[in-house]
Amino acid sequence: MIPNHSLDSEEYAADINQTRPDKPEEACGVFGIYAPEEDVAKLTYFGLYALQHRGQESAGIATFDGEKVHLHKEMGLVSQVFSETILHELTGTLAVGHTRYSTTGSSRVVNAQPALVDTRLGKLALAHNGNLVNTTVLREELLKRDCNLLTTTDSEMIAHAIAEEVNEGHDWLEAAIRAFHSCQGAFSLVVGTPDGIMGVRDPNGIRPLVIGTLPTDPVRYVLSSETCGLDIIGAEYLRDVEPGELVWITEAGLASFHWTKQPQPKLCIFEMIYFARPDSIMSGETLYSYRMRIGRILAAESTVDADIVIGVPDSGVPAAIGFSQASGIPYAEGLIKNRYVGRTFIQPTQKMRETGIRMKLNPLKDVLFGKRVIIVDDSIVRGTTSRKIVKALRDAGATEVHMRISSPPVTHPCFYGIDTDNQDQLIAATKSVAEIAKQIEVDSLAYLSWQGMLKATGENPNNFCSACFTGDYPVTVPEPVKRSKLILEKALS
Ligand SMILES: O=P(O)(O)OC[C@H]1O[C@H](OP(=O)(O)OP(=O)(O)O)[C@H](O)[C@@H]1O
Ligand SMILES: NC(=O)CC[C@H](N)C(=O)O
Ligand code: SF4
Ligand SMILES: [Mg+2]
Repeated sequence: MIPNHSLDSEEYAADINQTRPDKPEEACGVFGIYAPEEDVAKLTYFGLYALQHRGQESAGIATFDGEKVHLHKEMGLVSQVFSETILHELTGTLAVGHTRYSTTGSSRVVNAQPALVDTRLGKLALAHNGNLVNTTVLREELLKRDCNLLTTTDSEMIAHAIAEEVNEGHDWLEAAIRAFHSCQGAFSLVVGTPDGIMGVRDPNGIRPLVIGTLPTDPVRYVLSSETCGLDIIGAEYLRDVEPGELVWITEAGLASFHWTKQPQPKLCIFEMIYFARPDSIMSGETLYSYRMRIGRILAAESTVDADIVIGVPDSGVPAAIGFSQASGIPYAEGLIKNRYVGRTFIQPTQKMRETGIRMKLNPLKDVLFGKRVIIVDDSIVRGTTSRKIVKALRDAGATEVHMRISSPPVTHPCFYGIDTDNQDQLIAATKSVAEIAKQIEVDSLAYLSWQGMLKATGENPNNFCSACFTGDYPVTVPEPVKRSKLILEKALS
């Protein structure tokens, strides 16, 4: 049940510290559409379906019909949360949708999004992908202004920060821009209001957000975390929302505002390597192409004599194909994936993750028996997946197992919307490559170089955040927040 008063500091601390999963997690998915002539709820439902990989804890859609806001949000997958009947009741001219993977605030329905807040100009519905690093200060400021914070998410704080400014007399745009100046960290937002929809990225554009157009007359606009959310509804990719940009989509069309003087692109490189779907476009190409290219670079850096190259489905496959092309070693399918098991990352306990892997990947004995195998995956985070897979390959008769990883060792946690583990859970934070190789029982192990990963983007390497590989955080993380996850550095200091 949603409480009707702000939590006191003890209740807040209890919720915020509860059940933080000890695993790397996705970023959320956000979606928005302004199209009075269309069934906006249904289009949003399909958009969220395509963005399901970004968050599997809860899903929600809010629609605005001029007078009222209709909201439905629940725990579960998009397909579980919505039915035809529910979608039918979500009427309106515009819609905002969200799939959640919690990073601030527990995984409970009160914290599901969109967050809905009242203002003097009507309600606003906010969907957030990312994570703020200054929530302690922001929360104190909002409580001082007598704000009724009903949940424990950073996202609700952004919604209230906008509402406070609206209530002080500003219009939607002024209010939002004033509020964004008080937010630090990662925020790609879709904000629904009775007048139109906003699409916003933080000054570093850490999380993605794209604009699409529907083939309608007049042209109608769509916002989505990734281009795969546009493809599914037949919208065409127009461009990215730029770092530090706010787009305002109304009956009049799309207007753009650059709300910060210091935009500095820092797109999360992990989106490119793993999180986003391979059919989504980032940095001007599908991620499938980028991932094939890093596979080729990986082969140039660290190939080894072998009979076949296999990828760990699904996310390791494009890099494995690239590796095979560059090394000339034939590509084969050595692991078959059960498509009905979700991302192993997101299982809350180590035991479940381990069972999850067995349920999810089964080795093909006929392909592997008697073979020297190179196995390519996109990342090793805790090492859970790799250790199990290597064992399964050996059980299936592989004579040698060489692992190649299409990203550098993950040594630092993320504070910007992807819950990689606390530092002490990251295998590469405490172990050398040789030690990891021993632990996961491979004949050899090599990672892609940091330079190779960035060079493959074809862009200025400074335009990416790669802090989980370097510890070089582009947005300053306040000390207490840093200490909460950088456990090893704390122990050392
Ligand atoms: O080292 P670990 O902590 O075990 O985690 C790393 C693995 O987790 C991810 O895959 P996952 O199975 O979650 O999802 P995917 O099917 O999208 O690759 C990632 O692609 C690695 O394979
Ligand atoms: N993964 C995300 O983008 C999470 C958004 C927001 N910080 C939440 O916890 O709900
Ligand atoms: S720290 Fe890593 S996961 Fe987090 S935003 Fe930066 S590159 Fe992405
Ligand atoms: Mg994987």
